[in-house]
Amino acid sequence: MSLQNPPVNSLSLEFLTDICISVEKLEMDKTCRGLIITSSLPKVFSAGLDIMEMYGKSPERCGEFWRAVQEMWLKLYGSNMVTIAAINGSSPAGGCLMSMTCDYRIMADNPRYSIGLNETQLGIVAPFWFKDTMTNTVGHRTTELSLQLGQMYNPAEALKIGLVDQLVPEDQVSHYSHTNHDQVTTPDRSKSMMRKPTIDKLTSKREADIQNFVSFITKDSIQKSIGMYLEMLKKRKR
Ligand SMILES: CCCCCCCCCCCC/C=C/CC(=O)SCCNC(=O)CCNC(=O)[C@H](O)C(C)(C)COP(=O)(O)OP(=O)(O)OC[C@H]1O[C@@H](n2cnc3c(N)ncnc32)[C@H](O)[C@@H]1OP(=O)(O)O
Repeated sequence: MSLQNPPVNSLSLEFLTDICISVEKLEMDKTCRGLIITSSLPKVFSAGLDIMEMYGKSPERCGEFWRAVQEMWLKLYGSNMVTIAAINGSSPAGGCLMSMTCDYRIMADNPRYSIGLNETQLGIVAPFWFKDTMTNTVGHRTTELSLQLGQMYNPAEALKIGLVDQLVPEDQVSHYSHTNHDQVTTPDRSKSMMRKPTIDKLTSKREADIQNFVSFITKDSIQKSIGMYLEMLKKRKR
């Protein structure tokens, strides 16, 4: 599955819906045992959630958006396929979350790229299931430090903390993700045994999580932080 939503593969409601439909189709295809997620765009795996979906939108629309984010996570984290993230560019926040849902992460060894949960930098708090996914990937203490600082990691740092499993030359990410994943076997009961408690936690709190998100994101102070962050993103470009 090659992500293609220019300019930066931000996860809008529409794009999330497309991703969910694609994953569902592959999941039902009995001939398909594995899924490699990568990006068709240069330099960016995914810029994470589309910030415009969280800025100036109605509570109803925000709720619909959040349900789609949850659905993407539930489908990928609970997938019965072998899943590999071929991270061929930067992958902040929701992009990092998406790659952490996979069984194995291969990243391009380019120091200009970064990956991590940077929500704190936007003045927002990473939801509990983002935190749980990271804890399951890199452990409690690293997650605590990482979330408090909104830390982004270059590929070498990400490998060191176990956020990615393998670094490869940039032009070989696709090759390695198709051929070099001996470490990942066909998902069996162990995958669901390890992930089920985390999945059940969100499933049982899904509606409350949507309500929390909507009331948090529509607060004036949070809208102001997001607006300032958007300005910063645009200025940084000039
Ligand atoms: C205590 C109470 C608890 C209650 C709990 C409730 C829970 C609520 C919590 C809410 C949590 C919400 C979770 C959010 C997770 C996210 O994913 S937020 C998104 C975070 N993403 C980012 O910060 C990425 C920002 N982007 C970048 O760093 C860079 O763009 C890039 C490294 C990805 C790519 O760089 P480059 O190639 O140089 O492109 P740019 O010129 O920067 O960007 C091009 C273009 O795209 C726009 N853009 C970039 N990212 C996004 C995005 N995520 N969404 C929308 N748009 C984006 C950027 O502004 C440029 O636009 P223009 O061309 O200037 O118009």
